[in-house]
Amino acid sequence: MIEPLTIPISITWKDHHIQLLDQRKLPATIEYVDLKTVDQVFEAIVNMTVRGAPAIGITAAFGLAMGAMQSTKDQLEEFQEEVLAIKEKLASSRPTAVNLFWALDRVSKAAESATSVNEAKTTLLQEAIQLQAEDEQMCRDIGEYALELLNSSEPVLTICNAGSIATAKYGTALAPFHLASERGTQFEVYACETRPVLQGARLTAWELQQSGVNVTLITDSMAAQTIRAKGIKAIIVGADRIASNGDTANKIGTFNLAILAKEFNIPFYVAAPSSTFDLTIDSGIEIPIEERHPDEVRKIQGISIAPENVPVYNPAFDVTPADYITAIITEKGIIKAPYITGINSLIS
Ligand SMILES: CSC[C@@H](O)[C@@H](O)C(=O)COP(=O)(O)O
Repeated sequence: MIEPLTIPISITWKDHHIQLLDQRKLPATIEYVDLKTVDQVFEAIVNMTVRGAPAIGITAAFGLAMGAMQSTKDQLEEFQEEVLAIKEKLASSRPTAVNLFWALDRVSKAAESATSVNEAKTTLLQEAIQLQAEDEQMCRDIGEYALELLNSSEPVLTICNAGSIATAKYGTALAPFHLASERGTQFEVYACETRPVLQGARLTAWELQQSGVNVTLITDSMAAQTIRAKGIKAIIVGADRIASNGDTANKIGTFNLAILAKEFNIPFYVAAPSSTFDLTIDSGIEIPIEERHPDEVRKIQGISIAPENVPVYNPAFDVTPADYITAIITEKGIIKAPYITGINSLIS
């Protein structure tokens, strides 16, 4: 029997404001925060109350619509200037995940041809609601394609949280596990803890347990030993931005896993919706890599684990060159090398 996925929804539009599942508090507490101003939306993306490329995009889309609805301008031109300023503010929250810019562009473009302020406000909100609904469907479709490549009797490794709470629902890299679970089949999944912010330990381990998936947590440095000792047969990860040539930015540590996959001769899959492709850039060199606060490395959950002022390098993402990627799984189908050709025909 098919049991629908029971993971909490991370982003909910509540008529006039946004409600977010507070991902910073998981797994200890399931708590929601209400965002009623554009500044609060900006902060929630920066401080990772909401995180994960598609979820950031959806939140920003609702943030733009909410800010526009709160506008008191009655002249269309002045209103549009205000919308542009809100868009620029939200776009400056995090630099790497292209879904943020894609979502803001899509929602603002939809309202460009509006002939009145009221029509523009309605269109902005409708587009944000539509974008969220489409993301859920895209994630389901990604999950179905991923199930064509993965075998539920073989252990799989993942990093970070490319799961339901990082999207509208189901996730990207975790979608096949949730779909299989709904159908009564449990995958065996190894989750890297994903230092420094621990999305793997706090979010993926929790999310997969909620869904009944057979998940085991490891620290990031245990990946090679786990692949050998536990017979990992595939690695699957999400993405924050994929360049035209297939180079893929994802959570820091992803490239390490791709190198291991090559060494152990196992497939390395990237799962992402078309909103994660950036066809304006040729290769991964052009992807901006976010560097976050040093205290994320000096501390774990607020507790110091290093000298207070030790210098830190804290890139939040790395770029895996396309040659290391066995296939990119999208909602439109599975893309294999040569990526330029596949991406152009399927995504653009
Ligand atoms: C479906 S989420 C895909 C990616 O956004 C995910 O793998 C990731 O790297 C998230 O990074 P985060 O810094 O937690 O936003």
